[in-house]
Amino acid sequence: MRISPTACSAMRSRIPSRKALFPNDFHLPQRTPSSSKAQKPTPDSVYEAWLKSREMPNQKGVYLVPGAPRPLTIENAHLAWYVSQTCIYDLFKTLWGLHPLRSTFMVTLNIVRSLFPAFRGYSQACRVALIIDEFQSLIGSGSFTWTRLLYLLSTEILRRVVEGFIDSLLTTNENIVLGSARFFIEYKQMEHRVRLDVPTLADPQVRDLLQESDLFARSFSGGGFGFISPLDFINIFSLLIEILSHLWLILTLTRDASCFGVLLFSIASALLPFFLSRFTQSTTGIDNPISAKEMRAAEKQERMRNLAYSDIHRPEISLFGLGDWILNSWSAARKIVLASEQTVSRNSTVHFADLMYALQNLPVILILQSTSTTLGAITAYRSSIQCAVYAVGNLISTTKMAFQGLFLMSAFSASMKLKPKLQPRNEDVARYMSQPGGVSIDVKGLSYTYPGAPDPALRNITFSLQAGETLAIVGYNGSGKSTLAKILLRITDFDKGMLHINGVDVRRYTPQEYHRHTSAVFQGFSKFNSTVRENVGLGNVDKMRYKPAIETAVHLAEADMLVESLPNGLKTLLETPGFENISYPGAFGGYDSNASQRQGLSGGEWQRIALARAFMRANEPEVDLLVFDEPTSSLDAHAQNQIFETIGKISKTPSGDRRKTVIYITHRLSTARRADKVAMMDKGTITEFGSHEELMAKNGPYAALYRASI
Ligand SMILES: Nc1ncnc2c1ncn2[C@@H]1O[C@H](COP(=O)(O)OP(=O)(O)OP(=O)(O)O)[C@@H](O)[C@H]1O
Repeated sequence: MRISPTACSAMRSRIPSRKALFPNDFHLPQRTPSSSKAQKPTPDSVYEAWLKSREMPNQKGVYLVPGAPRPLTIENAHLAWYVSQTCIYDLFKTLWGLHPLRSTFMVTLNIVRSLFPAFRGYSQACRVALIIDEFQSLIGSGSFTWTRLLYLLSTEILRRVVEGFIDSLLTTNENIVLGSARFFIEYKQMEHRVRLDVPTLADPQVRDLLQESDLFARSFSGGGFGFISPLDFINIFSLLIEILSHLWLILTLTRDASCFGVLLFSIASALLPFFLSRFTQSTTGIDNPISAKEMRAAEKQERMRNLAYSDIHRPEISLFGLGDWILNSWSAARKIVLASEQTVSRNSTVHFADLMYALQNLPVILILQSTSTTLGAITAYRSSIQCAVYAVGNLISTTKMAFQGLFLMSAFSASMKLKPKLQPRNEDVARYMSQPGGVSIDVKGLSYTYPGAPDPALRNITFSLQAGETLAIVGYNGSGKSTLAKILLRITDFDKGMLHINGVDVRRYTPQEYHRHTSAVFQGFSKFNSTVRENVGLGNVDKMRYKPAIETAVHLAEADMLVESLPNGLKTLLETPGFENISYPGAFGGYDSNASQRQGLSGGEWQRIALARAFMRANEPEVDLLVFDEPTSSLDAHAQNQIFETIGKISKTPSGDRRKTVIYITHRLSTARRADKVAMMDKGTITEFGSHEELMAKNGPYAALYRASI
């Protein structure tokens, strides 16, 4: 007599497990009723609503970890309402616009299907009741009609076939609509992510926002719309209709007082386990805050796992014999995490629920004995009550998920509105105008402190460089050379002072346009997990497929011999230190089958590849500024001289006129004397500036460093 819960609602399968989407490494604030009662003003933006929802009560500036469920407080309900008003309509409209006809079909069929349970419940209940009654009359009196029984059975089978067909039609249509929605959301994420700049991504709140936005986007990959979606709202609507229809069915079948008795007893016995499970969950379940110890263990477990799978750390793991330490640390942390998961999953109400289900049969037997009601009618009655109770349970869990999902959706919406910090306002944008000889640079009183750092990395930097001049930046470790280079390249912003490029405030150029006129090799340059050709060609993607351009860049970087010695020349796949071929077993098919064909390179060889990438673009006429941060630190003396010769050649026209401004950072002071100007840096500021000869004549720190280095 007990109905399978899966038969009660087809929608349940689309509701993803809450635990699967919210990671375990979160902590919840203690509930403080007094604070939740306080009336808070409406937030000004979706971002503000998202941020407020993460703030721990009574702990200003302390936030929940990304992905943590928000506690159900009045303030959060208020924020959820604000978010739903601000985001849902726009998102729905956009997603609907991807496939208007299919979406309309999907929504309409879902609404129609939401009426099914009632219709199905009614017809099924009546039909099953009649079938049971036929059997009952066979057992009771021996008089029953085969034709009638066959008719009832065949119509029931037909109904199921039609329903199955409609379901498969719906699923196919839904898969197409959801596939497009998934692609659209992921595309938007990617599009936005690649445009964000370094200062924006350095903000911890932005990083959390993007992490929650990722969770929202990833929830679309679960085979449904994910955590919250227009379809989830249809689910809620469908469940409401389903509940109403079952109530209607129950009312039409309630004929006398004895039925009322069964009704009340069944509802009470069906709801009791549900409330008990809610009650136990609130003390031991997933809503319970995870302790600081468990959080630390979860974090440590992941850190140790990453170390165990890491290729880049392998030499030191072997050398220092870290294997046992990793294993012991991981297993200790893992045990804590597993223990906390077991506490969460333990459900003491299961057996009790089974007992209650069994108890529900008691009044049914009593009523059968004391009234003329048939077994079939009582079966139908019981079915409806159980379905209604089940639908109420689903409604509550869907609404709870929708509540949490709204905040992930707000993260997605807010992240779409993130503006890269280096991007000037439209009204401030200045067009970059090239000038003969390269860029002219004017820096005055420039200072910069890294976010969260106690001391400034740059202090009161002032210097000027004329178009086409070459500047060597030298100085002690940590004196700010690379930071200055990144600011000049507009990778990093600055806090105080001014930086004019070609007489215009650099903040008025869009970084995209400014970068088109620059080329660089960074100290920690990228080693792409790809072929030599791609590693070089990425310096100028427009010419990546143009082999002569790649070959010229390789030649300028003195890397011809290197490429010739590789097994597949330009097509050789390079083994990238730090690129983990195997992250987790099973990921990406387990392992990279090309890994065995990959070619490792020495530090100096990688440096030549990075130089070739910079030369790929440096040679272009529109490039006016070349910045090299220790470009030859790993090269031998001969190669170093060749590279500086090349830089010299590139920066001049064939007739010897200057055409590009060059800045390089170097610890090899013999190369500094090649430059027109030298900037000596110490403790974040320029202590000496002038030509090599001028600084030597001053006999200051530069002269001392120079003499010490030769
Ligand atoms: N991302 C960062 N966050 C915080 N501080 C940083 C960051 N990067 C660099 N710093 C600090 O800024 C200062 C200047 O660093 P920078 O890398 O510019 O020095 P450098 O002169 O290039 O050093 P080196 O000669 O060793 O390459 C250092 O004190 C460093 O610790």
